[in-house]
Amino acid sequence: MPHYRSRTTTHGRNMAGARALWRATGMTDADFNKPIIAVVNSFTQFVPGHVHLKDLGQLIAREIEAAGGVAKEFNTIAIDDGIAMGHGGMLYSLPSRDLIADSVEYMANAHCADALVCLSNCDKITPGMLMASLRLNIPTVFISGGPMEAGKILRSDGEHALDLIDAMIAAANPNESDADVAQLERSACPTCGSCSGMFTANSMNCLIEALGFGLPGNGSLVATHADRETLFLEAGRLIVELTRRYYEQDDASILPRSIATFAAFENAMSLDIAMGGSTNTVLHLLAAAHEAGVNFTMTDIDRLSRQVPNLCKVAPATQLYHMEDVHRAGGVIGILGELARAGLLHLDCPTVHSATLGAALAQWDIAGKTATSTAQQRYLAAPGGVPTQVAFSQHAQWPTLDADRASGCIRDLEHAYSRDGGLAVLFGNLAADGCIVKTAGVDAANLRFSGPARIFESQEDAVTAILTEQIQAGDVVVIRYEGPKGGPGMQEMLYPTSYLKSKGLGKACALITDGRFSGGTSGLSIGHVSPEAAEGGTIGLIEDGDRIEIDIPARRIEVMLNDETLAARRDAMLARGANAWQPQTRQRVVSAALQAYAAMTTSAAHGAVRDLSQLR
Ligand SMILES: CC[C@H](C)C(=O)C(=O)O
Ligand SMILES: [Mg+2]
Repeated sequence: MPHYRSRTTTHGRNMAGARALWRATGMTDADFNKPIIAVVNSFTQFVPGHVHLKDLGQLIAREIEAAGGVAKEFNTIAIDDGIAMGHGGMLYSLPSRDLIADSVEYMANAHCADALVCLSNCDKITPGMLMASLRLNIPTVFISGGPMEAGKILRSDGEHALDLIDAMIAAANPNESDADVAQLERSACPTCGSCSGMFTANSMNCLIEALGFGLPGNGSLVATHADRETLFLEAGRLIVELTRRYYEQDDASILPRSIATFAAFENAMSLDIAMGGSTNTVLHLLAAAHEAGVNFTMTDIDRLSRQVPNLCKVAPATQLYHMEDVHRAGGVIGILGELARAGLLHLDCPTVHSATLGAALAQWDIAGKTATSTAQQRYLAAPGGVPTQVAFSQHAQWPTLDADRASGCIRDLEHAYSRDGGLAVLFGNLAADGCIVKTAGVDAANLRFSGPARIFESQEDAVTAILTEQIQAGDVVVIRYEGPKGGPGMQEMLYPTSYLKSKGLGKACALITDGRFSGGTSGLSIGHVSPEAAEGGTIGLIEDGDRIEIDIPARRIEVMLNDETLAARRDAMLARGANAWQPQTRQRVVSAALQAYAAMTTSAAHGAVRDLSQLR
């Protein structure tokens, strides 16, 4: 029978000092025999996905206490990628994931917490907390802050939904007036919550449901809806139940590593491919699997990408649907239900809320035959259409659910948007360890593409070239030395991909990088090239004018140079000595904090996880 970790500091004469300090936090004699559950909040006023969380940690805490636990809340940092990008701030985004994971480990182990409730939302916070929960392997439940409502704008042909990406693209389009851009800016992000498309934050919060750590609706029920409060209260009660099952009934089946098995990672990746999720999920699932000790790799992702169809299109892959529409169609469970009916899901995986995923589908899949009335009710939660930063502040309901699997938001296998999933892994001499493209956002005419390389050794140089019209239709823009180590920090390239669209080149050019893309990117944008240039990858040897060939159906990406030429270029690079595998002209100040990150990180094909062997 496992001992409560918290007993280390709450029991024994030698811990009188610790108990004195616990008492000063408000604990009483009775509390010292209860589980101590960490409420890991990520409130901040810097991020709309977190601005409404300030008091929600205490909402969960009161529910934990009512269920017989002791709740102790602490906060992690939270970076807003959309504010951090387009300047040096984006260097900090991916490194913040590992900082969040470490900070949860530090707090949970320093104070011997027995369990976690992770209150996350935006891009790096959910993966950082997921990594920590798998590293610590103590009972954990996730609850996210919830998606933002889609923006709405009235045009001559009626009302249109919009989001952050629309404002970014319009701003760089010289044909858009300042007034039009200002109107989009004021309409694109109407409420608290994570940006309303299938961007990274929503992708990860959906994957949390598929992995089995979040309650039904976690990824799709908008932040403003009153029904979301139910999820928070349920999370508070559930974590006490799980904690007792483990420490008092020796039930290890509810531990994170018992839930996040190889099969669960396959389920999560299948969901991501089916819904055209952000490519960042690949990076974060690889990192989470690493923490869990699960051998889940790019090869597994490649295999799944060839099996799983695209069953749900959401912005930016379409402007017809945002997260609120996915919810109306049954949310993550709705997509998982179609994967299950297609025989593409492991139904025996345990979850924190149901004995198996199959049992959860039986109860919550609105397209199934046994969905409960609670499920039907939960997925009717709709956007309120009123700008607000207040959680649970509206009660709007859709008139009906969208259970139309033939032409609605979520499709069944027979009516899939495409038989090929929304993601592909490419290999070739340009990416020996692989690279990623979100095919859900690639125009059918561009599935095969070739053209001359245009080399840039920083995101900002590429942006300048695009905006000053130095890039022509047919070019392959290559941005290198922007990987985890080379950037450092593996910047998201949303600005260059958006500006290609602004210049009318979104379907006429390709963009390849050892950096990554935000979930807002679509088009022929290929990222995560591994090994990255800073680790000696071939992307570091390409020169302007080299012909690049991309063949998504064949899963190939090649620079059309023979082995002798590549070998000669590699020799010339090595002859640079200490200057080898470094950008030659870039002027970038990299802080000591980021240099420390660069010294330990690895390429995207490994999830950009820390590898201390590099320091020995
Ligand atoms: C819209 C872009 C979003 C802010 C992001 O950074 C992501 O999805 O990764
Ligand atoms: Mg992002």
